[in-house]
Amino acid sequence: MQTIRIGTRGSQLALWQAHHVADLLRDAGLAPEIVTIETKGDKILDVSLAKIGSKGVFTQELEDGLRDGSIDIAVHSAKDMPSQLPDDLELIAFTERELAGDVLVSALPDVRLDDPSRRLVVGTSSTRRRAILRRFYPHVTLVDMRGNLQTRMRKMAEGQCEALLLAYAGVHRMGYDDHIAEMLPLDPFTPAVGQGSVTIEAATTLDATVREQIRQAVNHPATETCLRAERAFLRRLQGGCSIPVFGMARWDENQIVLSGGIVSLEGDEFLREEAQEAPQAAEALGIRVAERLLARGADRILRQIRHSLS
Ligand SMILES: NCc1[nH]cc(CCC(=O)O)c1CC(=O)O
Repeated sequence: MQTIRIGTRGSQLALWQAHHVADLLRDAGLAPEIVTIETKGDKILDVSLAKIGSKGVFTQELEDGLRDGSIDIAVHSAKDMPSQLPDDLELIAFTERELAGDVLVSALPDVRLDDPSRRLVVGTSSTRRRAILRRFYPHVTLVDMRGNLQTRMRKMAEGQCEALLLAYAGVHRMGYDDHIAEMLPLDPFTPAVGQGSVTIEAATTLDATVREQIRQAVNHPATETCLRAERAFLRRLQGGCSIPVFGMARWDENQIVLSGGIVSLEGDEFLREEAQEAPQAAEALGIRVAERLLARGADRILRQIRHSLS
């Protein structure tokens, strides 16, 4: 049997993802082995991600492992992957996407975002979620909340916030469904590119037969098409995961519809564009939506954001 060494971070969500991929590989007759690797992002917990410079903080050590051959593949949340990978690495598969949206999580009863009578204290460290809240829910009080899901849940229980704004996928995978107060609509809460899917990264030198076996076992083609559109969109905008760019593609009959946009950090500017294409043109669709945003001033907003974060 073909042994596949799966590199992963050690957080519980990362391990869930690695075990999910291992199950898919095992079902296809392969022999997965999980190798846990600690990254800089796991070690530095006291600095906000926007300040560390999010590029590669959760991926560098895994990519080193792919290059030196100590692992065959690395498993990541698709949304944590930069839109542009180094030339010697590639994403070879995307798992079937979970519900892609965000949720409001709370231990308190009857918590809702759109209740202006209450200055709800919401914890989140995502610039996208903060900016969307500032624009559409100005009565909400924001507190910065870093750390893995379990840490954030503990901080909430300790009273640092009343609710958390999180990806449904992570909340569900970690078994916190009973804490979901509200499933948030995709408009305005369009997720980050890739949210809800798990991806496999490999070196381009990985044996072609093994690569194909892994792809057959793990890849969900309908999800892959959407993610290729979203990632082309993000690449054209040169947005990293600390930039409040959002984008989500979905199937409508035989077409791919991509809705994407950008919001300034303070929420005073908000742009959204939507377009559709045949699936073969998924990447062109991503580029087209990005270029429409750029034509409406997204480049200026991006420059301001990069300036404020640097
Ligand atoms: N940036 C953190 C991160 N990366 C992936 C997920 C879980 C959801 C997913 O796999 O898309 C989360 C947590 C969150 O955003 O709430």
